[in-house]
Order: sequence, then structure tokens, then C-alpha cells
Amino acid sequence: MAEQLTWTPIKEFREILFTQHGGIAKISINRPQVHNAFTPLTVQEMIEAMDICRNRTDIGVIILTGEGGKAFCSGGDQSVRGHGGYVGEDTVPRLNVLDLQKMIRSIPKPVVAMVAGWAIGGGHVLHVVCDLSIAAENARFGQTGPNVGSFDGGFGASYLARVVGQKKAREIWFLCDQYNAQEALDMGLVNKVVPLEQLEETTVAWCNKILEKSPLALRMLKSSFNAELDGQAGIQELAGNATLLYYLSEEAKEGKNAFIEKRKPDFSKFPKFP
Ligand SMILES: CC(C)(COP(=O)(O)OP(=O)(O)OC[C@H]1O[C@@H](n2cnc3c(N)ncnc32)[C@H](O)[C@@H]1OP(=O)(O)O)[C@@H](O)C(=O)NCCC(=O)NCCSC(=O)CCC(=O)c1ccccc1C(=O)O
Repeated sequence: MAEQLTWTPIKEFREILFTQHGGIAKISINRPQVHNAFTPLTVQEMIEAMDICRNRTDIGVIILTGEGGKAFCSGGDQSVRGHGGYVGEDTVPRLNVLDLQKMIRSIPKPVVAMVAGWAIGGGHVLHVVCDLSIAAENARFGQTGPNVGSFDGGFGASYLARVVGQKKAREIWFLCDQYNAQEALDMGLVNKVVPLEQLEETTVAWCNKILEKSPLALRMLKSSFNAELDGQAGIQELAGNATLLYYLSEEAKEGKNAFIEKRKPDFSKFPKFP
């Protein structure tokens, strides 16, 4: 019998649950009646939760999931899809899930998709952009865009192709077939498959293992994996981390101190490494 973990609420939202267990934050779409399809509000809340995770120094890893055990996420809620995007309470059509995708990639902490049931359409893309994916045996994966009049030509196509290869990515989008958890594992789309009852326990065990590692090393690795693929934005991320490391050095501090003390900086004591 799987151990019941205690998840403490971080902040109340309307369409997601946002909780914490030690250094692990969990963002869970809470719309099981529509297989966790997202509206602009769901996405806005997820973006806010991600931002909190980024700024909280006690959070080291983030789990992305969906409530109910039957779906991770079934993509954009087709019932609020309007002329030019998904229409929220402000009546403005948006595709704000693209901002969330970018955030998942750029947040300097590992994001783990915990997938039970359907990961379909824009919901599939969300697990694809996560750093790791752990699937329950009941997980089903696929894209539906060409069936429902949509496509994701960004990470949903190009990054998917990096993950599973060009031929498989084109098959996934052109045929809109659904793949079971074992098939997903075989094509490198997920990292591990476990029985549904062990999904959370396994995901948390992976997260705890990650939390034992050096946060700066993880941060550098995540931006290094992204850099090659994300062009100028990827280089900016990696370079930003290099600047962070430099700021931590005595050499960089000498420059700042000299300015504050209105003197010439003395960098002569710092080694010129080979
Ligand atoms: C996931 C299914 C295959 C599951 O099938 P099944 O188990 O038989 O369950 P259902 O009876 O179909 O579903 C139960 C219940 O949920 C409702 N529902 C499910 N999915 C959605 C959804 N996406 N939107 C609204 N409602 C949904 C369903 O209607 C049922 O309700 P009842 O009231 O009980 O009838 C199957 O459900 C399925 O195929 N779902 C749709 C999957 C889908 O096509 N998703 C949208 C893909 S497009 C997308 O996500 C775009 C994302 C995006 O924003 C984007 C990003 C980048 C570029 C462009 C875009 C863009 O928008 O174009």
C-alpha cells in the first residue's frame, strides 16, 4: 500500500491545486470533469504558481500533474475556444499556454510531469516540455491538432522531434494516433512507467533524489540542455547562470567593492586559469 504524503497548500486558486511537500512543489490542474482541459485562467494560475516556485528558495523541484487519476491534461478547453484563441472571463482570446511552455523550460529548477491517464493535444505538449516524465500504466499520449483544427509548430513539433526523432514526431502529428505508456517509454517520450498506485510515490522519490543534488549544478545543466535548442534565448539563459556564478566570486566582488569605495580595482591577485 502506497504511503499517503502530506501536501500543504501554498496558495488557493480556482482551477489548479498548488501544494508543497518539503522542497517539492506540486501544480495540479483541477478540472477532472473535462479531463483537465485548460482555460486561459487555468494557464494564468499555473504561470503564477510557476513564478512563485521560481522565487521560493526552499523549492527545488516542481511536479506538474492533473487531478483525478484519469487525465494529466486534455489540452485547450474546446468549449471556450473562440475566434483567435481561448476566451477567458475578460472575453479576450489568448494562446497563453505558449508562455507557460517557455516558463517550464526556463525555470532554473527541474520540472517533472506526473502523468496518469490522458496527455493529449496541448496537454501532451505540456508533458513534452517538462524535464522528466513519469507515467502511470494507464497513461495515453497523443496529439489531436489536425483533427480539431489546431497545431503547435513550436516546442510541440520541433522539441518533440528532438525527443522522439523526426519520423516518430511526424507520425504522432500526421496520424493523431494514441500511444500507451509502454509505447511512450519505448520511444523515449517518458522516463519511467509504474502502476497508477505507485505514481506519486515514485515521482516523489525521484524528486527527493534530485533535491539531494547540487542546485547550481542542476541549474547549469538545465540551461545547458536548453542552450543548443533555444537559440539566442537559450544562450541568454546559460550566460545568465554564468553571470550568477561570477557574482558569487571574490573576483567579481572586487570590481563592485572598488566602485563603492571609489578606488581602482585590484584584480592582480586573481589567477589567470589555463
Ligand atoms: C482525451 C479524450 C481522448 C478522452 O476520451 P474519453 O475517455 O472518451 O472521454 P470524453 O468523454 O471524450 O471526455 C470526458 C469529458 O471531458 C470533455 N473533454 C475532454 N477533453 C476536452 C477538451 N480538450 N476540451 C473540452 N472538453 C473536453 C468531454 O467533452 C467530456 O465531457 P462531457 O460533458 O462528459 O461530454 C477525448 O476527451 C478527447 O479527444 N478530448 C479532446 C482532446 C483535444 O482535442 N484537445 C485539444 C487539442 S488542441 C490544443 O490543446 C491546443 C493547445 C493550444 O493552446 C495551442 C498551443 C500552441 C499553438 C496553438 C494552440 C491552439 O490552441 O491552437
